[in-house]
Amino acid sequence: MSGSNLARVAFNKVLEVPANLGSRLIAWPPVASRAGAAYGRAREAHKERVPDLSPADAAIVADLKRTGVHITSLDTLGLTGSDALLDRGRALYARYVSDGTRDPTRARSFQAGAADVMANREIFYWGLNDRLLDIVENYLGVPIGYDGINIFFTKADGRQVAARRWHRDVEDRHMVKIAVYLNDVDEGGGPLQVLRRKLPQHDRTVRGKFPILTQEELERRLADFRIDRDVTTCMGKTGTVVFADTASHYHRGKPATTHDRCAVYFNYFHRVPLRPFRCERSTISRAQIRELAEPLLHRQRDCLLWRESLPMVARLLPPAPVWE
Ligand SMILES: O=C(O)CCC(=O)C(=O)O
Ligand SMILES: [Fe+2]
Repeated sequence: MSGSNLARVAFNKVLEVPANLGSRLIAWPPVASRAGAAYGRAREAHKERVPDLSPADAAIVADLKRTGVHITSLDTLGLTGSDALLDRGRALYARYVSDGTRDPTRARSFQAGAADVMANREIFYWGLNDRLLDIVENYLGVPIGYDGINIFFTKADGRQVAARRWHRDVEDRHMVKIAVYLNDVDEGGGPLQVLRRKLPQHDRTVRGKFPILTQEELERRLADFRIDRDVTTCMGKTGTVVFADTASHYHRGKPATTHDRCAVYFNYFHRVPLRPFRCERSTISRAQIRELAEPLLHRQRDCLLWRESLPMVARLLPPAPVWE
């Protein structure tokens, strides 16, 4: 590891201290039970308000409940703005590929920075499509928040690091992430993989965190592990769309070995998420979020400005840094 990398890691570790504290606090039984009761009340109060779905969209929710994942495509969904999403996304991807030959930081996996997200806001806005919000709200059963996007560029270097290890997302109890592939993704192209089974004691956090596991460690914990039965490997052509509950299911981006991958992840959770200090992962600032919210209708604004629904005390801790 180079000196500047070491310094960055050390700096991020310091910035992560408040979020680590928050995670431990939320795991403390008196706090956990109060948060759990408030969540139960929110679900109860929202029961009669969840939007109706078409049979096709209801099938997505049913799959999410059954296996934690549903695979479809932009064509099948037929949402407005999908052409713009693909055009903008593919153009970014092409630029990253050509940058990679000159700029060493672009020669490995990374995610798009705030400038690229803001310059391609059509991608960001796609995630606020009413039908997507309906699907997510139905599945989560509570008012929802939209935490924006991550545009991941994954290098085919076979490395089992970051989100390419098995993990659970920790923003909330349940989440929906919608992944859209911007290139064809096969077995060696870094597909999203979602574990159908629960790990023994999967609900148990260690110092407020769920263990992060390599493939080997996962297999050691699941003695009779069988990849075909236990894991959904989400492969597909450009424009494949994956809905997954990445908070209640272990998952990873399988390390890419044969092809680089570019994918956009759209992120949703309860408007009052369990760990707000683990949210805001989309690289853009709060000021930029307000700018994006400006022209929106009520529902979309409320989803995007979810932090305004947080109780005061939950707004105090600064969010953990975005590592990659
Ligand atoms: O890159 C991937 O496919 C995994 C991403 C992931 O785990 C996440 O965004 O939570
Ligand atoms: Fe994840």
